[in-house]
Amino acid sequence: MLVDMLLRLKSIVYLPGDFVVKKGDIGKEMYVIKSGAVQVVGGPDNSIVFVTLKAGCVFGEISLLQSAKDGGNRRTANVKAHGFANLFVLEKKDLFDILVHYPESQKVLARKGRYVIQSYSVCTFHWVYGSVITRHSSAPTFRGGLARWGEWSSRNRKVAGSIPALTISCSPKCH
Ligand SMILES: Nc1ncnc2c1ncn2[C@@H]1O[C@@H]2COP(=O)(O)O[C@H]2[C@H]1O
Repeated sequence: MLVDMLLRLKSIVYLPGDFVVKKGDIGKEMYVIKSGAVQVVGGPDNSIVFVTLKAGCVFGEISLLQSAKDGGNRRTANVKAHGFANLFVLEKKDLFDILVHYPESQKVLARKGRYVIQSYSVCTFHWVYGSVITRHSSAPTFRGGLARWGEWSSRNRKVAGSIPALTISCSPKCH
C-alpha cells in the first residue's frame, strides 16, 4: 500500500493562510502533511480553529470516501495552511485504484472519517449566534455537550429570538 501510494503522491507547498480545501467544494484529492501544519477552521471569518494537524497527519479523505448521494462528497470543513505547509496530494482516482487492492486500508480510512465526525471523546463545542460566537467551552463527552447546548439554547432562545448554531470539533489522534 505504502509504495503504491508514494509513487502517486505529488508534493505542493502552501503559503501561510492559503486555503487548501473549502467547505462545500467537491472533494477530489486527499492530503498527507509532509512538513508544517494546517488548521481545520470554521465559524464567522473562519475564526474558530477546530484542530491543528501536523506532519504525518492525513486530511481531506472524508469527502472522498462518502458517496455523492445527498452531497456526501463535499468538503466538511475549511482547511488552511498554518505557516508554510508542504503537502503530499493524492488524487481521488489514484486513492481508489490503490484501495481496490487494500480493502482493509479502506476500512481504516473510513473508520477515521467516522471518528472525526462522531467522536465521543475530545470534543470542543462552539455556540455561534449570527456572526458572533456567543459561547465556547470544552465538554468531556459529546452527550454532555449536547445536553448543555439544549439547556443554553432554551434559556437564550427567548432573549435571542432564535436558536444558536452548534459547532463541534473533535481532535483526531494522528500521531
Ligand atoms: N473536526 C475535525 N477534526 C479533524 N479533521 C477534520 C475535522 N473536520 C474536518 N476535518 C478534515 O478536514 C477535511 C475537509 O475536507 P474533507 O471533508 O474531505 O475531509 C475533512 C477532514 O479530513
